[in-house]
Amino acid sequence: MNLQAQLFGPDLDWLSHTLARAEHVSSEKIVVLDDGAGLQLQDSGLLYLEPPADRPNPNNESLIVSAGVHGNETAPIEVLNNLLNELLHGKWQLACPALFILGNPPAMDAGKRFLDANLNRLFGGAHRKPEYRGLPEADRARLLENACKAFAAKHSTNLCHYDLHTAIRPSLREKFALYPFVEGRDIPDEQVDFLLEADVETLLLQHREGTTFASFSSSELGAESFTVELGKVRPFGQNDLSRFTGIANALRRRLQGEPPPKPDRASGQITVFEVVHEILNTGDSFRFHVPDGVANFTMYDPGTVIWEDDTTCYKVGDTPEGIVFPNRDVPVGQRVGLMIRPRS
Ligand SMILES: O=C(O)CCC(=O)N[C@@H](CCC(=O)O)C(=O)O
Ligand SMILES: [Zn+2]
Repeated sequence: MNLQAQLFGPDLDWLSHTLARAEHVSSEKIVVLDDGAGLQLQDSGLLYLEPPADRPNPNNESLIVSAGVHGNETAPIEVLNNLLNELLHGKWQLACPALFILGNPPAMDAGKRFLDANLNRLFGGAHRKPEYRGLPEADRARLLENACKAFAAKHSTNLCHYDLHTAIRPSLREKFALYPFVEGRDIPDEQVDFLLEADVETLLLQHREGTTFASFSSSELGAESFTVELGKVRPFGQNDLSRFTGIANALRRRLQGEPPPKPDRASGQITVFEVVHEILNTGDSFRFHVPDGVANFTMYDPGTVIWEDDTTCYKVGDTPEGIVFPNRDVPVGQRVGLMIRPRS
């Protein structure tokens, strides 16, 4: 039986297996590739990869790569699945330990952002809140946290986490990364070089800790973590994967332990924004004045009213501010958008 069949069953690859068996599966079985690398399907959409013990890890690092935390953001899922297929077919060899994650298999199967609760708001222990008790997404957040903790306990040196997404709205800056807020932490130049290598030319610095997957791995595991937005949400089969070769090539290079290429753009060439305000749905009287369909990074002049309710009116401050992730269709208490400005 070939390796793919040993891991996923006849005629299935990781993605088709995850879609077909979106419910819990787990296995202690480690499938060993011809070159000695080991793969363990720890749960549906959760794959642990370990190089042979005697192979050098030249970049001395461990990688968590996740996609499908939002089930309808399909292009990064296809990118990750294709990287795995290449590995299984011997196209390259693994040099560093890695955890590959397809975040929300039932939502992927349904073609939806989420089923009961937004998985990317349930990390950092938020899944324990009473309102989420018993929801599959809360269980999934706990399971993914535990898997990442176990991975980090075993492979703590230079742990990095790239959580790959695509955006609902068009974007004036197609690819951008969000850097979770951790007190006193600044982004290392080599991470900026990696983002540029992946064709990600815009960086957005969060202003406070959140409950996203990247925020969890950054705060609790000490990882260098990013949410990476790579384009626009499209259903399976409708992605132009030629627009995602930057991230695919950059990740493959890291997984193989190859040295970083000589950067053709210096770290200083990334455009950096900072979050100045997080817009939350405050309830019945909340009114959001950004029209549906406005592109990410659309800028507003000082004084423009962005949202208001019966007690608050948020206006753009003294310098222009932009909107990222405008989405009025979220539950009370959740994020309707981020107001951003160029880093001062
Ligand atoms: O396009 C949108 O409105 C959402 C795209 C998306 O899923 N973005 C992430 C960003 C996470 C972060 O703030 O780091 C999300 O909303 O979960
Ligand atoms: Zn997303």
